[in-house]
Amino acid sequence: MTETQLRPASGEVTSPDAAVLSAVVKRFANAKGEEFTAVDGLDLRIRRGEVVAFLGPNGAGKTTTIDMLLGLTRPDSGQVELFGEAAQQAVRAGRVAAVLQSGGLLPDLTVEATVRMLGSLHPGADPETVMSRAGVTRLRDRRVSECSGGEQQRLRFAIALLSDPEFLVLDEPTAGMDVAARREFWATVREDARRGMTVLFATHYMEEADQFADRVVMVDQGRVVADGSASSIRARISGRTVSALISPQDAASVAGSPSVRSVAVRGERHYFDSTDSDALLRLLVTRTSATEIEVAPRSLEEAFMAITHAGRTGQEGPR
Ligand SMILES: Nc1ncnc2c1ncn2[C@@H]1O[C@H](COP(=O)(O)OP(=O)(O)OP(=O)(O)O)[C@@H](O)[C@H]1O
Repeated sequence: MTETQLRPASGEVTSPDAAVLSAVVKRFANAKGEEFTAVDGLDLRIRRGEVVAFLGPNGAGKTTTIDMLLGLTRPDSGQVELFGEAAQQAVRAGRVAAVLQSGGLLPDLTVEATVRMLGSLHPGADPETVMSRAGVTRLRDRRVSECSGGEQQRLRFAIALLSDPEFLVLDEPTAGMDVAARREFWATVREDARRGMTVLFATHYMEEADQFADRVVMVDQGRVVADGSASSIRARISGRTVSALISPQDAASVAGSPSVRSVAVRGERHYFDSTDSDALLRLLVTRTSATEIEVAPRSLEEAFMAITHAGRTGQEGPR
C-alpha cells in the first residue's frame, strides 16, 4: 500500500490512519442492573488500506467496538476517530459504511428496488455496478423476503458499497453464506482492498481471518490480547500437530514420550500435540506401525483457543 493509492474523499490527505481508538471504555448494565465493562480500555490503530480481522469469543466486545467505530454508540471514556475526525462525521460523509449482522432491509422490496432506493440517497451512486460487485445482479427481481440469509448479506454488502466508502466495517459478513458465496464475497472485498479500501471484519471463521486479513486483532473481555499477522499469532503457540492412523496400543506408547504434550482422537486419526515434531516423527516411523503421518503447523484456531479465555472455559470457540 503506497500513499499514491490513497483516495481520500475530500481530496486532501488528513490522518494517515483510517481509525484510531484510544483507551476506549464502554459499560453496560446487566439484567440485575449491575454495571459491567464490555470494552475495557481498548487501543487500536487501523492504517489505511489494511484488511483487519477482528476476532474474539462470544461477548468479547467486538460488536460494541464496531458500534462505537460507526458512531452508533458513544464510549463512556476514551476516543474514537475515523480519518482524523469524529466517527459520526466520517459516517455522515459516506467515508465509512458497514455490513451489520441484521436489520435494515425491507422485506417486500426487490433487491434492485432496494439498491436503487438507497442509492438515491448517495449522489453519484451507481446501482448497476454496485449490484454486480456484490454479486446480486442475478437476484435483482427477487423480493428481499425470498432471499436466503447469505443473499441478504450480499445485498447489505451492495448497500454498503453505494457511498463508495473508503472504510468498510463488516460484522460477521459471511454468516449464512455457503462456501462458494463466501469465496466470491472475499474475492470482491480483496479487490476493493487492492484499490485502497480499508476493511475491518469481525468473524468467527478462523480460516477467513487466516486467508483474507493482512492483520489479525484478537479481543477478549474487552481488551486486545493479540495483534499481528495471522502467522505471527500462530507462532505465539509453540509446537506442531502430528497426526497419524495408529493403533490405540501404539498411540498409548507414543503418548508417554517427552515430545508429546497431549493426544486427541478425531475419527480414525490420533492427533499429537508435539513440542518436538522431528523426534516424534522418528518415534512413529521406527517404533510403531503408524501410517499416513501428517505434520501441521499451529492453526489460528489453536492460537485463538490458547490466547483467549474461550479455550479455558470451554465456551463456543471459532467456527
Ligand atoms: N445494549 C447492551 N446492553 C447490555 N449489555 C450489552 C449490550 N450490548 C452488548 N452487551 C454485552 O456486552 C458484552 C459484549 O457484547 P458484544 O456484542 O460486543 O460481543 P461480541 O464480541 O460482538 O460477541 P459475539 O461474538 O457473540 O457477537 C456482552 O456480554 C453483551 O451481552
